[in-house]
Amino acid sequence: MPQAPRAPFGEIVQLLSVLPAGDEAAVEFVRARDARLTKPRGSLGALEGLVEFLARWQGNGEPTLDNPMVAIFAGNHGVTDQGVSAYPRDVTAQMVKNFTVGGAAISQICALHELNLRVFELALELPTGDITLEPALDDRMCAATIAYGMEAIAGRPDLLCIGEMGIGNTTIAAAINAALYGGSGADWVGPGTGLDDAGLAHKAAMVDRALALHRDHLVDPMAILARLGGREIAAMLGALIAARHQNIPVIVDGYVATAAASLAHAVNPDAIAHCIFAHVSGEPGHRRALDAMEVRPLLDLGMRLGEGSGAALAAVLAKTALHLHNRMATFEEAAVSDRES
Ligand SMILES: O=C(O)c1ccc[n+]([C@@H]2O[C@H](COP(=O)([O-])O)[C@@H](O)[C@H]2O)c1
Ligand SMILES: Cc1cc2nc[nH]c2cc1C
Repeated sequence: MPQAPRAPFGEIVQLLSVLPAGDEAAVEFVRARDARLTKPRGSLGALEGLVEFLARWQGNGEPTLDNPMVAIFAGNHGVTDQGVSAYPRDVTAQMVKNFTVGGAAISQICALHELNLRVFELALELPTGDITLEPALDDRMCAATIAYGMEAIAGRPDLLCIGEMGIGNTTIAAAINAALYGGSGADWVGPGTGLDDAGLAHKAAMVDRALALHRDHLVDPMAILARLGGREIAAMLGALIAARHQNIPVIVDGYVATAAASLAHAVNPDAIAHCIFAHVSGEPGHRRALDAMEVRPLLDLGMRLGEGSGAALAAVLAKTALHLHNRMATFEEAAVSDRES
């Protein structure tokens, strides 16, 4: 996609373009220990890859998971005026409260598995513009929201799980995907929180209306984000960029969080190398978006909740993988005979 880093996005595009590489020496260090653990080589499959992933992107042959964080970015969307969700817009703020008092699925996953949960509210009282009628955000607000998302890692997590909450945002993710990858609304919409067939057809028509309205302006990934937007999607993009520059591996949640990664990927495919895609959501467009980036999801559990729930479960697997890597005995320690060649 042609790059046109217009004024407020210049630094952001620069940060997406000049990226630190992964630490292959750290990966070799992990592999050397893995080869000595009391198991046939490779027998922990993707769990071994998770430890290598942590080492590569933390830049540490002895990776840690002492401070893993699930960050939920919450935003509201003007397009909900068009009746594109099964739930009212107020649910965004109500669920934010539920996250913090412990009643949400993500709250309990985090409590059970000792993951830090932080919620970043993005002007919930100020929904973005209705994309069927106007731009979601102006360029300056969009760039400022990306910058705000970069601050999410201020607590220096050693793993960042990215999730979101925002009634209407599966419509926004569908519009972004159509703008990035082509196709019409019907190719990218799904039931979201639970639309019936008639609701789905209407949602596709609303995406098509937005694409037609903004057609001449969807010239690069940052323009696509500003026009079709979502404050939480902008902030997730910022968090993902900052994490790369601060040696923090990222786990991306579902359909909506993946749209933020797709925007980064559209600027520079290498910009998502430090990301694992936790799962393939039940939202049908998610698999297509992952395929478009040629990335494979870790899990396929039929989940379509959002709020970081899939990413948190992937983090649980990463914690397990690292625990095994650190605590299993070597062949020597356990007096188990190693392979003959
Ligand atoms: O990320 C996903 O895979 C996903 C799939 C379906 C729904 N959601 C969540 O549901 C909300 C958006 O759904 P909707 O129907 O209001 O567009 C938002 O809060 C998302 O976190 C999330
Ligand atoms: C209740 C509810 C919880 C959610 N969590 C993430 N998105 C959500 C959407 C709804 C409607």
